Amino acid sequence: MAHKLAFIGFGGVGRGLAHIIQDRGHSLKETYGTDFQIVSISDLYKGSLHHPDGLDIQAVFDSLEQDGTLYHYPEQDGLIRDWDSLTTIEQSNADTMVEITFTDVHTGQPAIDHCKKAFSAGKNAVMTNKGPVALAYTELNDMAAEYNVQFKFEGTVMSGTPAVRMPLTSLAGNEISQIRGIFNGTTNYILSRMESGMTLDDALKEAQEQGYAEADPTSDVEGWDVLYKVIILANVVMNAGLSKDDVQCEGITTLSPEDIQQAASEGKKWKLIGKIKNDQEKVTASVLPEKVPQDDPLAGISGALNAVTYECDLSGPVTLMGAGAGIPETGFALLIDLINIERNHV
Ligand SMILES: NC(=O)C1=CN([C@@H]2O[C@H](COP(=O)(O)OP(=O)(O)OC[C@H]3O[C@@H](n4cnc5c(N)ncnc54)[C@H](OP(=O)(O)O)[C@@H]3O)[C@@H](O)[C@H]2O)C=CC1
Ligand SMILES: N[C@@H](CC=O)C(=O)O
Repeated sequence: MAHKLAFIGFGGVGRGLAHIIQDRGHSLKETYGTDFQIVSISDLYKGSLHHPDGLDIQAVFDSLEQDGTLYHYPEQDGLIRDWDSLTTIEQSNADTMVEITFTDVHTGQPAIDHCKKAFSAGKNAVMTNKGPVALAYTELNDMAAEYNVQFKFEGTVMSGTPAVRMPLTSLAGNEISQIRGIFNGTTNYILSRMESGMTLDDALKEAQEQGYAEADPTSDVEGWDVLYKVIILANVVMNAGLSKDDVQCEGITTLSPEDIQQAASEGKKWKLIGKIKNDQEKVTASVLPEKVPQDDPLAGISGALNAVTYECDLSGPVTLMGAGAGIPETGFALLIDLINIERNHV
């Protein structure tokens, strides 16, 4: 039976997942027995579509090609247009809501309400939107359990690189005393480009063109995106119960081209580092630019790559490196959550 999906938001990441389902649907079915079908798309500007038997993904892309909206999708029996997000979540026959609207760094809304609506309607929720997980993890996790549905969010930290699932599964049984890493593709890309003499603004434009940046890139450059990711890791992996105000946060806007060149002349690199420490008594966290020496493993992480080291008592330190942002990479993060729902895995 098809696993039906409702997309809430249809920007870069949503289109990335739609392309994967279109291109790989057949092989996913053959290899894993999973048959993902998009029945609903609801987007603020582009409009909304719902068909209980599934939307034609190519016709969706053809419509977007015409003028960036879904209004040119062909009429057919049973097609419903213009449901808003909450109506879509409630009325759609989807099994799973895919929450891929903007991350709101102040309230996490309306995505938190989208999750609550999905759970109370008996639907799973998968997302790359960091707001609900950073600001309402415990409440939403409890609610998902109460309604016997799944709540998955691998792509909220390091896009398609398994920074959340790996410590929960492959590193289970260790005591993790520290998590330290580079968690934002946009700022790491900017810092790398500034090392070659580019200005912050020009480098940010390039990062936006690649689809790495947040809709409001202030979140990236002021460190708020990393703040959210640090809270997610602290609360999901270390069960720390941290909130925004518990974390010292500074971005990269205070770094001048001279600072970058000065660090280079000392054989060092500026990196925006997220750090979580568990000293048994309490968990503390910070997001700060650090001038790291060449022999720090994080010094070699360039462009939109990210990396994280988990300090584990039994296995020793384990470092994971991979994409921190990007459209196919983040689309993949949603896919692996969906595959794990089908397999009934974490
Ligand atoms: N891009 C990346 O590399 C990564 C992104 N993320 C996260 O994934 C999410 C999606 O990212 P991305 O696709 O790049 O972002 P985009 O800005 O490209 O897309 C977001 C989409 O959500 C739509 N939207 C916003 N609010 C609503 C709403 N209330 N109801 C319906 N639709 C809404 C927007 O509508 P419109 O613009 O049409 O008005 C837009 O199409 C974000 O939360 C981001 O933080 C996480 C990891 C990596
Ligand atoms: N804007 C973010 C996207 C992924 O979370 C980044 O650049 O890392």
